[in-house]
Amino acid sequence: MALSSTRLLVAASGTGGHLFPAIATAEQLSDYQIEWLGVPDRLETQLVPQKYLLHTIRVGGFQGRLGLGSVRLMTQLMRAVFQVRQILQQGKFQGVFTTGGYISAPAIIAARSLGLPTILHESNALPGKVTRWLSPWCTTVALGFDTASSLLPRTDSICVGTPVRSQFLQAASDLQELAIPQEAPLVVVMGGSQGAVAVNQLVRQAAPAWLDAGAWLVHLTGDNDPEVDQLSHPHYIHRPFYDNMAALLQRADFAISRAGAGTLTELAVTRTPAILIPYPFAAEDHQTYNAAVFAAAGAALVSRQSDLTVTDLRDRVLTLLNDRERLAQMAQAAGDLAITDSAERLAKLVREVVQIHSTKSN
Ligand SMILES: CC(=O)N[C@H]1[C@@H](OP(=O)(O)OP(=O)(O)OC[C@H]2O[C@@H](n3ccc(=O)[nH]c3=O)[C@H](O)[C@@H]2O)O[C@H](CO)[C@@H](O)[C@@H]1O
Repeated sequence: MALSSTRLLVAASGTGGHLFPAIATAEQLSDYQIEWLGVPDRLETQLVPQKYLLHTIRVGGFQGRLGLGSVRLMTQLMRAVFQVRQILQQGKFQGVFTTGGYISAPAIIAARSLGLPTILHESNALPGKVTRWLSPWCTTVALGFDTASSLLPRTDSICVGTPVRSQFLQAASDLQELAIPQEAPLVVVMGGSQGAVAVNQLVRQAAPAWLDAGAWLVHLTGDNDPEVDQLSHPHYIHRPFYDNMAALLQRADFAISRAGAGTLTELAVTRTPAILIPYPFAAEDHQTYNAAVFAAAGAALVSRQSDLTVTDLRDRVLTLLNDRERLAQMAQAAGDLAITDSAERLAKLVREVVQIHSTKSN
């Protein structure tokens, strides 16, 4: 495809949940000249530089209380806005696309101050603080979950779903490297892009009963778990992180997972039923709101971490492993939540907004 002269700054940083949807959207804009805005020490420094020029700035988040810390953050934010303005002006960018989180605050403010259009994508059912505060300053707000629109009353928003990596939209590649027998039931345990130590501990205690019943377990532990080697069984595979998630989730009979928006979108696209354990310390408990959408649709069972005992988890999984009909219904319900062309829809929105703005300003 011929390269257009349109220059877009993508502001996405931190976790897989913010980066993967932004990368999937950027891939749909392959004719655009895209550069990236992130912070120096997060996942974007591993994922982005192979494809896009990465600009980094320092920016943090408000935890709600006013005090010396927030004065420091305000100063940092003002410095960050100044830096982003410079990047936008020097790079002659025509618009900003952001997936929320801390990095989006200076990006939205700087773009607005220069009269540039901003497209914000919010993947969570409970929009984050930056989205709630700054969405009226964006040209368009795109949502992963329709339910979020009622929480953004001053904003024109449109639900487009959340983009998934292109691997999820291709025919499943095989999982031969994991050597799981074809007929064996497979449970995948995942804790978001960083892993979930508390879930890992519960799972390691409950898992022997599932493994002895013939199930296989792929456990994505994250790289902060000091006890990863405590469980060993011929059917038990653990990895700190796994790349081929599309094939793994397509093969899985069900997943035990946190309830980040990225993971939930992938579970829907791969029609994977789940037991969801929302991360209890997520900002404003937003994972509970995400999980509630899946529970209401019949696609997942939800347990609060504080209420979930090893025995509950063990029995819940054993029951599901023996109830193929229930799993099939849940898989269908998960699939009904999927918006598979989300990246295309979002990229189209970006094009429309940038185009309208360029026409107006010419
Ligand atoms: C702890 C926290 O606050 N997490 C938030 C963070 O996402 P966070 O990155 O923690 O979680 P998400 O579920 O959104 O995304 C995880 C991503 O990592 C991928 N993955 C995971 C493990 C692995 O081994 N390999 C792999 O590729 C998953 O397939 C998924 O694409 O931002 C999301 C979007 O705002 C929020 O909904 C989450 O609540």
